[in-house]
Amino acid sequence: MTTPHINAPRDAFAATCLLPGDPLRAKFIAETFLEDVTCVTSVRNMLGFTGHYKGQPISVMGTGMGMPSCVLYSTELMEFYGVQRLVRVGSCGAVEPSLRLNDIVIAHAASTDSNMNRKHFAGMDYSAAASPRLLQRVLNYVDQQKANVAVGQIFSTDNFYSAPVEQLKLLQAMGIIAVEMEAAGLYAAAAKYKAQALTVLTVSDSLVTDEHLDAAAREAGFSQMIELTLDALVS
Ligand SMILES: O=P(O)(O)O[C@H]1O[C@H](CO)[C@@H](O)[C@H]1O
Ligand SMILES: O=c1cc[nH]c(=O)[nH]1
Repeated sequence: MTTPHINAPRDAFAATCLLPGDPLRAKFIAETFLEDVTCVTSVRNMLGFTGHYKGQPISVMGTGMGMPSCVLYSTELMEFYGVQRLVRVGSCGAVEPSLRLNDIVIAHAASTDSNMNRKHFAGMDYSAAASPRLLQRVLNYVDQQKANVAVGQIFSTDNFYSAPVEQLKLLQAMGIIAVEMEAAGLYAAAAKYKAQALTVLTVSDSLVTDEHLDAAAREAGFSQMIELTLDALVS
């Protein structure tokens, strides 16, 4: 069986799947961290892989950028491939002034300027939150390792280029620590399928200081976040 966007056999994915936005980050993760890896899908070059990490089956698949793309792939993974734990491993822009490039952020909840979740919730505002058990598992591991991780609310935007100074001040005033483009949609989609979802991010840009990592670093420079996430998932 295949779907319109995934050309993998039905049993091709593990129950746990990492979801980077960048399909080349998915390839990097598969080649760097997984053993016995197979590329299971490549429709539109949205690469997906399944292998093992420390003996446990794990998949990793790109989602593309933005909620429509991320929700499309995560829906097919849950509905047709039985994926039950979806962990976005993405990049983000720092809103919280104390965050530095390459810092790790875990999103316990995601506000959004997107209308997507309202469409699935009769026009009401859905509270897009990480799965408590998955969040707890990863935070327990983070605490155990004494890893330097910021946990907070993020903002999932439809518009990468929509950060005027007034909006930055508003986000800061509301306690939001970082901006990205998928988590709010992923959290709502996972809730619909009774799956678990979490978002772990690495700061690639600072909206405060105007510092930026380059594309190569965003593709293959997030090893600390990936390793921490994988270790937490198999712990
Ligand atoms: O690096 P990824 O995981 O794609 O995440 C972030 O980067 C993209 C924008 O450059 C958006 O998808 C945003 O959420
Ligand atoms: O959505 C994003 C992702 C990375 N950096 C940003 O500034 N925004």
